[in-house]
Amino acid sequence: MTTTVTIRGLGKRYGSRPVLDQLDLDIGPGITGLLGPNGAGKTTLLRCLATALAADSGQLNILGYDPSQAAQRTELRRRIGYLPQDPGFYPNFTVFGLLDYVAILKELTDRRQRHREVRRVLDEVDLADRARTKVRKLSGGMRQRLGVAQCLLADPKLLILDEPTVGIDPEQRMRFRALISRLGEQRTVLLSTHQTEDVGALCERVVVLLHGRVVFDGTPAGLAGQASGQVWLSTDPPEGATLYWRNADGRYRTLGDQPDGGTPAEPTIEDGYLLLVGEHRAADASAVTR
Ligand SMILES: Nc1ncnc2c1ncn2[C@@H]1O[C@H](COP(=O)(O)OP(=O)(O)OP(=O)(O)O)[C@@H](O)[C@H]1O
Repeated sequence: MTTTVTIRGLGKRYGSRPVLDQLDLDIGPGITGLLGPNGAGKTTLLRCLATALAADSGQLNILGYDPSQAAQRTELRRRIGYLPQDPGFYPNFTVFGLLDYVAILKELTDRRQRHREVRRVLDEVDLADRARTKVRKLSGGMRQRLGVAQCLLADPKLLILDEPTVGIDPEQRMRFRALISRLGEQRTVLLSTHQTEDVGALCERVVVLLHGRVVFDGTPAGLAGQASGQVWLSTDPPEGATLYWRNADGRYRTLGDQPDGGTPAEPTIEDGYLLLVGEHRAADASAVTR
């Protein structure tokens, strides 16, 4: 695999609490999904990669640059696109004005070239007809596409997207998926999300983070496979099970041991993820009580 990002022994603490714990990971071209429960360290990892946060320990190599070196960090910032979880765009800017402003920050100094670049990214995310609209008047989905547009200025080869599909409706999500999958054909895209459907639809690889460590690294089908032989449907509620819920059809879906009257069901990515995280949490709890 060609490697865009190499992470070795990455550590980050807030106070005495480790948030990234000796993390090792290589990321190559295409779309990699990053899953993990709240507080797993996803945003912290993405911020370290986007050079918005310095790690406490370990080494990073991103597009051939070492972000711990000031001069290389500056070069790197010209070459990555980052969509933070909450970009906080200025609401009174127009779409064009905001992108022009970000392009200035990205040191596109020639006005004519810069405007051409702004128009190019607007076309790319299908927002050209909103160029004069104020940011505050955009829908959630349009705002997310604006977020991607600012990432694309100066054509970076690495895109870091932190929960880009939060709060958008199904139609916009489809549109957004089409955009991301197109972008992933030519670049390395690292995408943090809580949406296992997005992972299934977009990612050729998925990494699951828990307590700042990688607990799964493989294909979405491989993550679903973690639940193979452990997903059951039954008409009665399962006795003694901890991971189960009632489906819209009234049947119970149970993860784990076969309940009375349970028939096997095809595992989904969400099943695999829930079981994996549940097993790691149970192992951590028994290690603490031992
Ligand atoms: N600046 C900070 N100061 C102190 N603690 C922080 C800071 N930023 C994050 N944390 C803590 O570090 C842990 C990891 O946070 P992080 O935002 O990286 O997780 P996450 O996996 O992105 O979670 P979510 O899915 O909720 O966005 C959390 O417990 C969070 O409260």
